[in-house]
Amino acid sequence: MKFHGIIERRLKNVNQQENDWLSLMLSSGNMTKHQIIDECCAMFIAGSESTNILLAWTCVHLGINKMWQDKARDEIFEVLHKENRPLVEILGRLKILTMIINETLRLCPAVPFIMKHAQEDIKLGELTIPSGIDIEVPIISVHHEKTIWGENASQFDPSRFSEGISKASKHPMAFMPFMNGPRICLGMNFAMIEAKVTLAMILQNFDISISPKYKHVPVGGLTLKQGSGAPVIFRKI
Ligand code: HEM
Repeated sequence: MKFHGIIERRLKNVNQQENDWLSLMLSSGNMTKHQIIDECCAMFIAGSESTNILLAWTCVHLGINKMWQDKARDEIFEVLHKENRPLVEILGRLKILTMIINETLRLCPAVPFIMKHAQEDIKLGELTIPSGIDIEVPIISVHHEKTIWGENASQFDPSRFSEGISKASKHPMAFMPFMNGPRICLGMNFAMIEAKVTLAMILQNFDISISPKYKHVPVGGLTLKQGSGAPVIFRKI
């Protein structure tokens, strides 16, 4: 990581600060250099691998589900036309692409579970969680639960998101790829913009098919990776 050098350069040129998050931390006056590097590493790790994995899973699903790929491309051509770059202002009009990304995040959440630590005794309905207990929130299990998502819970069906996230399942909070509450993913909106821009540009230019070599072997850890890779074939259209 080159954060140390970047911070040193910024500190030497205090009059030429950028209008960004690093400058905000440097000018706060209450963070040590070590803490700032720590925050940069956390942001770098949280922000890069998760979005890469989301994009790879979406390409895999689009390569397998050609009908949804065609629907997404038709919408992209209608909203953006073939040659236009996807500008942030019009990404909100890509409804089908958003449904596809959400369905990918439901079936293959890039972050499959999250740990929480109870700092004090907490009462959750009938349940009392004593202080000091670690709790796993099994995001992927909630996303695959048939009593919440219906009998086709294990199938790729973006249409379940056609009325929005809160109506996609029997529980309005069941969709939690970025978790919920005060510690919800800081980069959620950025990740969705990144994914939509990238996929819109790919679909404007390429047909995606899944390689015959593909084996569906999701491997869960801190992130949910493609165990045997994500071999997809891009053909120029
Ligand atoms: C598909 C992409 C992503 C997924 C699925 C994802 C998922 C998550 C999840 C589940 C959490 C834990 C929230 C909690 O503990 O309640 C989290 C936290 C976080 N994410 Fe993301 N994330 C993604 C992309 C990003 C990006 C692009 C960034 C930064 C640019 C980012 C920055 C963070 C940060 C800083 C936290 C910690 C927030 C806190 O503790 O207050 N994430 N993310």
